[in-house]
Amino acid sequence: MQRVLTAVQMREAEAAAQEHHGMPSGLLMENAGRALADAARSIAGPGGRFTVLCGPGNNGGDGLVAARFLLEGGARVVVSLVGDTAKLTAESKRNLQALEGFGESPRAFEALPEAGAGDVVVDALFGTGLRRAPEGAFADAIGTVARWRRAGAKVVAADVPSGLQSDTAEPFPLCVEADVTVAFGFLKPAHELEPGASLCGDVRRVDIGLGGESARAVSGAELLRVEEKDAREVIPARRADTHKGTYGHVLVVAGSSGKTGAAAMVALSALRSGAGLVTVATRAEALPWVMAHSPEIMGIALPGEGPLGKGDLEALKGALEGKDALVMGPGIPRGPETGALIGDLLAAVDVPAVLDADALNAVAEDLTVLRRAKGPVLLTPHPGEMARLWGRTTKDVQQHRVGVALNMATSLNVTVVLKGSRTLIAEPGGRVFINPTGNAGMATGGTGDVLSGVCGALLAQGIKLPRAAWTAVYAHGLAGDLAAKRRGLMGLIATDLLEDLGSVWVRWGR
Ligand SMILES: NC(=O)C1=CN([C@@H]2O[C@H](COP(=O)(O)OP(=O)(O)OC[C@H]3O[C@@H](n4cnc5c(N)ncnc54)[C@H](O)[C@@H]3O)[C@@H](O)[C@H]2O)[C@@H](O)CC1
Ligand SMILES: [K+]
Repeated sequence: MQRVLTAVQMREAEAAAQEHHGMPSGLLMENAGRALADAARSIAGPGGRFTVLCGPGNNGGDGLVAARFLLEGGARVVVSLVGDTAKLTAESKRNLQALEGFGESPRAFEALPEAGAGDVVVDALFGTGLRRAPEGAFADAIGTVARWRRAGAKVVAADVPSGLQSDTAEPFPLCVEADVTVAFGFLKPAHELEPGASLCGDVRRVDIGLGGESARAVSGAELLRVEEKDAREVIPARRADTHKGTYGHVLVVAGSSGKTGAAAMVALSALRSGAGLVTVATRAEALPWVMAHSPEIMGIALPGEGPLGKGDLEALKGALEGKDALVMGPGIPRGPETGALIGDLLAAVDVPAVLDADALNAVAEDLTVLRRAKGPVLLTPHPGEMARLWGRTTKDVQQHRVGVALNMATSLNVTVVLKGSRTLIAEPGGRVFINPTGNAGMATGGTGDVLSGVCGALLAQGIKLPRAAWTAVYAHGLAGDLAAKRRGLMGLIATDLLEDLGSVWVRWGR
């Protein structure tokens, strides 16, 4: 699993590299600048010119080193130092002298030649040290970079595009849009989370000498990027001497008249994700329609009618007997008592439970019902549902995705999957995982139902939270990526994922 570090953690990693390996910071900068020059060369057109824009901090120092390597390679290079040169860091000053030794002095920004097709702009204005919105000369420089890019120049950003906040992935109104971003040592949230990730272009992480040892010295809340190898290791291979009872029985409480497809998609997705048996519990009028989707689905009719409420408690407790996981929510008839019913049910049984869709909207009215849960609980909100759970707007949720998911997970002692581009998985112990798979084609009705089915199936097979959650999210996104290859982003629909989940398991040797 790859670690994703905040600016403070990056400084800790640097200090640890000095302590453990005696790595001088000048050498880290030398390595960073050299990698930056390599990346710039890789996207330049034949005979193109390199325009290197350097800010006052160490990010600017990386730019000065890159300029020196480009010059040494015989390229045409122009350099500008933006802002107050008296504020240069000691390391940057040394590199400025070295650059001048190679015969190149920084020019006034206004004196730089225009850049266009074939040229490369190296953005080394700000990195992890950006503190506020760029103004004045910096704002002009960022605006000019955008103009040059429109004219055909390529932009390579040192560490983080300038104007993008490294820890939150939020851009200030003026922010560089890069074609390539060279991430030094570790990925940062800005590379992994939206909207930052889109502004980074192609992210290339490079080793600069921070070392694995120093990474272990890093403290604080950590973000981890899930990789395919992490996910595939979680699911055990199926042995020959097993039967359907080995792989767990999922109870799906979902569906209602007009929303029977939601229940069927959860059930089929659980079946396609290795669950031994799947039973859907739903109102009598909806049940035949759910079951008609597929002969593998079993059903239990919930007596009574209308919204789910306290009167359904005994029937649901009965339905949960002998089950290994519960998925509740997609398409359920919700009423004033549904939240209390969910609280009572979770307090009465200890099977792992996935709450999705209208189950989330129901508990949003009183989140404390979740504190009574006996078994492990997984919440899978999309940003709109999270906004209801948190009592804020969807925009607020999207601006603070890491904080919101983490806060909900730690305060309620549940695992939270916050869906959206780069789905986040937050665990009660305080770790946050970032999922890299999935695509915009999955923004279509029913893909969430498929995800909750995968989660339920992995839980029923005995995989614990949060591993079951991030494995399910990774596999679901990968299925979406495979489906998009067949159907296109526009043509993809949720049931395509059911087919492509199979391809994921085949890829993983399962
Ligand atoms: N941590 C590490 O291990 C390494 C860091 N390196 C580089 O160092 C960078 C971080 O360096 P710094 O901490 O010096 O930070 P930056 O170079 O990102 O910028 C900080 C400087 O800009 C000023 N500043 C911040 N926001 C401003 C604004 N809106 N307007 C005007 N001035 C503003 C600050 O006062 C400070 O002088 C990394 O992104 C990376 O590029 C590399 O040299 C290699 C090693
Ligand atoms: K930068």
